[in-house]
Amino acid sequence: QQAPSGEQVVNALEKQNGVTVGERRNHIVGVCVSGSFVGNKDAQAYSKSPLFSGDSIPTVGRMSLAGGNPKAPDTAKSPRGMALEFRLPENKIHHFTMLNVPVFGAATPATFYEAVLAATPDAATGKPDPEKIKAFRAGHPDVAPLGEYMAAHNPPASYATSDYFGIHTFKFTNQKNQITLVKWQFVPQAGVALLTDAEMTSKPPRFLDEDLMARTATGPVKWDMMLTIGLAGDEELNPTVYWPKDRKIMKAGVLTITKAYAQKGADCEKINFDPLVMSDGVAPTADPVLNFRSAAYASSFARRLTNQ
Ligand code: HEM
Repeated sequence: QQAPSGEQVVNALEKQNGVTVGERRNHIVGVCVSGSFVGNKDAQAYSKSPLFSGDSIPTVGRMSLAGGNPKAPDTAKSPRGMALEFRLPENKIHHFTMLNVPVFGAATPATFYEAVLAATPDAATGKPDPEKIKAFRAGHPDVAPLGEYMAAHNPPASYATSDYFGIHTFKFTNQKNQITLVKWQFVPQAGVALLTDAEMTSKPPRFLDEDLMARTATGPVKWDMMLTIGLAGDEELNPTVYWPKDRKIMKAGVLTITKAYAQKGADCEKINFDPLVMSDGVAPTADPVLNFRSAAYASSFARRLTNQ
């Protein structure tokens, strides 16, 4: 399988979903949020990043529906996104761009690309060809772990009642230059609540943004950042693989969202939440999906900024 370019993947997303001028080619539906993050100093044992200084870090973010279809309903059985930009001292920034699923649906950019091609509506019928989708799945066993997770979990009842996962493995470096493999997850203090099967059909097509605006109007919405400490040899290249369940988990901080507001013209709209934007003390692994994301996001960002 030859790796596609970022431009090719964004072209394919445009073919699948059409183009909405000035908007994201993936995760098109979303809402801005702002608040702060306070890291747990105990995490400094693993990372020298200013994220874990213990000081309050101003944070701008965006909650979203996966996919490039502007009409996809808030009940769609697709992942939800949480993108965060931490505004660190000395004008440094750090991004976490996460989904509400623990594994990704592709071990390589090629699988993602072929998934988009297979799901693209056929010119004759206006619908994706089920045979193509079947053939794609049969040829790409790496889509199965996410498929199984999605089949077992309805979408969240609220952005505030969902957990969000970093999915990829990252490398933390501490002051002594010791490197540790980690994964992280944001766990809602409100508890996880998913839509019931009945709500999946009874809910209006848009409720997630208003729900978060209403919740934050009455008080802050919080998540605990939980850090999983890996061991040498734990999977670091393939984001479709779960780590063993017995790894040490520690609380690495608290995210507090105090405001949710429409994205049009607001601060989160013009941010490219490139997941490779990181502070010293956190680094990417060689996971090909993680590294590919930068090129795809840059292509989508360039198009929407230039009113394409
Ligand atoms: C080959 C894999 C992937 C491709 C090609 C891809 C592509 C994209 C693109 C083109 C955007 C829109 C960027 C923009 O216009 O600013 C986007 C947004 C997003 N992606 Fe990915 N993505 C991939 C994997 C992932 C993974 C593994 C995660 C989570 C761990 C993720 C989470 C998100 C989120 C949360 C957003 C919305 C960011 C925002 O609100 O601006 N994506 N993706």
